[in-house]
Amino acid sequence: MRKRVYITRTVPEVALELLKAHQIDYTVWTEKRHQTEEELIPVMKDYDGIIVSGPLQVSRQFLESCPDLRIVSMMSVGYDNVDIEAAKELGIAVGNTPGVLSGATADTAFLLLLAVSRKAFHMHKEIIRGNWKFWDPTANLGLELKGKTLGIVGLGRIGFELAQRCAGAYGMKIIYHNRGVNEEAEKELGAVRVSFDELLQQSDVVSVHTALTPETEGMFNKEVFSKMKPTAIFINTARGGVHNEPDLIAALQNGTIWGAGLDVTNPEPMAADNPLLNMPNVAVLPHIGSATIDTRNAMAAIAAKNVIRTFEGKTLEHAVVENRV
Ligand SMILES: NC(=O)C1=CN([C@@H]2O[C@H](COP(=O)(O)OP(=O)(O)OC[C@H]3O[C@@H](n4cnc5c(N)ncnc54)[C@H](OP(=O)(O)O)[C@@H]3O)[C@@H](O)[C@H]2O)C=CC1
Ligand SMILES: O=CC(=O)O
Repeated sequence: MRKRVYITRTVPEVALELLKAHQIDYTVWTEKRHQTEEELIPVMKDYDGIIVSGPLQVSRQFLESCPDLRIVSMMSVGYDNVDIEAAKELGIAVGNTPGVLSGATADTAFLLLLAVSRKAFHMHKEIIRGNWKFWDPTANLGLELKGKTLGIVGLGRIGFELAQRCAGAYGMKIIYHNRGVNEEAEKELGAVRVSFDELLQQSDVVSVHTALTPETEGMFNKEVFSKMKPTAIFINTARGGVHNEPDLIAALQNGTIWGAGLDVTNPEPMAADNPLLNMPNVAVLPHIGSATIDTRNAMAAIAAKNVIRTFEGKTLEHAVVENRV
C-alpha cells in the first residue's frame, strides 16, 4: 500500500516532487493559520509520516494517537516542540534540517546587529511618520562594531557563521560560552571559551544560538541583563523562550542594556502593540532566520528525503531520533 504523509504547511515544490517520485501520497494544509494538535490528532490516523513546518506541539499524546506514524520530519533544525523521549519509546523517527540554514540564519543575526547598532528600523519608521525634518549632527547616533567583542552563547553551526561574519567584517574579538569546547572556532577564529558571567561582562554584543531546552529556557532574565554592559546589544535568533520578555523590556527601558535585535519572540506572532516595537534601539523580525529561496528549498528537500528514507528502511539524512532499520 502507498504511504501517506501529512504536511503541516505549504512547502517548496522540491519536497512534493521528491515524494511523488517515490510514489508517496501527501496532503498539504494550505490555510493561512496553523492547525492545533487537537485538530490534527483525528486526521493523523490515516498517515504514516508528517512533515512539520511551524509551531505544532508534537506531544506524547499526539504521537500515541497516531497508530501508523513512522516519522516526524521537522523542516527546521530546532525540535523543541517535539517530545523526543516519547518518539524514542514509540519507535518513531524524528528528522531535522541542520547545516543548510546556518548561513541564512547567521545573516539574519548580522542584519539585526547592524540594524540595532544604527537604529535602522526606528529611522525607517520615523521617515514614514514624516519626522525627517533636518540634519542634526547630534541626533540619531549609533554604535560602531569595529574591534568590539562578540559574545556567543551556544557557538555551534549558526554561531560559527555569525562569528565568521563579525570577525571578517569588523575584526571583532570572539568569546563564547558552551558546555563543551568548540575546537574549530578556537582554531579558525581565535574564539576564546569563557564562563557565562565573563561573557556577559566582556561582550559588546551578546548573541544567543542555543536550542530551547529546560536549561536555556528564560536564561536571559533580569539578573543576566544586569551583568551586561549598559552599551551592550542583545541578539536572539534562537528561540523566544530563551529570553524573559518582561525582563528584556525593563532592561531596555531603564538603560541596563543599549539595544536588542530579535528574530524570535514569545509568543509568536508578537502582538502589534508590543512595547518593543516602538523602542528606537530595537529591531524585530518575524522569525525569518532561514527564509531565503535557496535555504528553504534545501530544507524542504532534506525533510522529504528523511521521510523517503524512513519508508525505505534506511537511516535518515539528518536524525534526531534514528529510524529503526
Ligand atoms: N531564527 C530562525 O529562523 C532559526 C533559529 N534556529 C535556532 O538556532 C538554534 C541553534 O541551531 P544550530 O546552530 O544549528 O545548533 P547547534 O547544535 O549547532 O549549536 C547550538 C550550540 O549551543 C550550545 N549549547 C547547548 N546548550 C547550551 C547551554 N545550556 N549553554 C551554553 N551553550 C549551549 C551547544 O554546545 P554545547 O553542547 O557544547 O553546549 C552548541 O554548540 C536551533 O536549535 C534553533 O532553535 C535555527 C535555525 C533558524
Ligand atoms: O527556527 C527555525 C529552525 O530551523 O529551527
